[in-house]
Amino acid sequence: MQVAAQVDDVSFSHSGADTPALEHLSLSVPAGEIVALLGPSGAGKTTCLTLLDGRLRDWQGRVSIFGNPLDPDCPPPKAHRPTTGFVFQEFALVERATVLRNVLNGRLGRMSPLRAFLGLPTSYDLQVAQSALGDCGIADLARRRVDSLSGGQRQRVAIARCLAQEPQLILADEPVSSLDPTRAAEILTLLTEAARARGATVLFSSHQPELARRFAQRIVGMRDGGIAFDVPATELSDDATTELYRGAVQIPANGLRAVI
Ligand SMILES: Nc1ncnc2c1ncn2[C@@H]1O[C@H](COP(=O)(O)OP(=O)(O)OP(=O)(O)O)[C@@H](O)[C@H]1O
Repeated sequence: MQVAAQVDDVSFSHSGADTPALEHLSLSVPAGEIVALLGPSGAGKTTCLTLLDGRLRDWQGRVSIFGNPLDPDCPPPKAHRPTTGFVFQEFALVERATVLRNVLNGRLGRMSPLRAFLGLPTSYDLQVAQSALGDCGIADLARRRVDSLSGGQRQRVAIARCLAQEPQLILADEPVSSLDPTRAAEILTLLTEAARARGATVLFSSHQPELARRFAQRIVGMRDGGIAFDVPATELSDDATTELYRGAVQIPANGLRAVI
C-alpha cells in the first residue's frame, strides 16, 4: 500500500506563539484515501495542512509525501512541488485575471521555466486546464474575470486550478466554509469525485461534521495540536464530535488512538 502522507511525531510552534500549534502529531494517509480533519478553532488543522504542503519551517519530527522526506529547513525540491496541490480557504486567485488564466496558473510548476516566465501554455497545458474547468462545471466561465464571480464560482475556480496542477495529494483548507449548505455539498462532491477519477488523495479541513461524514472515508479529530480520534467516517458518533468541540476528548499519548 502506497502512503501519500506520513507524519511522525511532529511538533511545531509558530514564532511568537505561547503554545505549540502541533504537538507530537503522527498521521499516516494511504494513497487514494479521502480524509477530513475536524476540530475547534486553533486545533492545528491549517498548520497540519501547511506542513504537508511543505510551507512550514523549523518543525521537529519526520514527514514524507509519497516517500519523499520533507526538510524542516527548506521548501521541497521544485520537481516534487506539483505533487501536492492546495485549495485555500480564501481562494487566493488573481482577481483581475480570467478564470482560464487562473486555472493555467496551476500548470506553472509543470511548465519549463521559460514558458512559465512568459505565461505560454502548451496545447497539453490548455487541454488539462479545459478538463479541470469542465470537471468543476465552469467551462462556460473561462473568459470571465474572477472579480465578477460569486463565492461558489470562485471556489470552483480555485479547485480547477488545483486539479490543473495534476496533484497526487490535494490539501483543502475549509474549502466550503463560506458557502451555503447546498453549494457546500456541490463543491465537496466535485472535489471528491474529481480526486477519485484521478486517483488522488484528499485531506480537507472542516467545521461541519455532517459534511465530513458524507464526503470523507476517514475522520481525524484534532485538538490542541494533536489527534483526539481517528476513525472511519461510518463510525464517527455525534457524541464524539460534540465532545471534540467541547474540549472533553483527551489527547492520547503519542502513537495511541482514542477509543470512541
Ligand atoms: N501565523 C501565526 N502566528 C502565531 N500563531 C499562529 C499562527 N497561525 C496559527 N497560529 C496558532 O497556532 C494554533 C493552530 O492554529 P491553526 O490555524 O492551525 O488552527 P485551525 O484548527 O486551522 O483553526 P481554524 O479552524 O480556526 O482555522 C492556534 O493556537 C493559532 O493561534
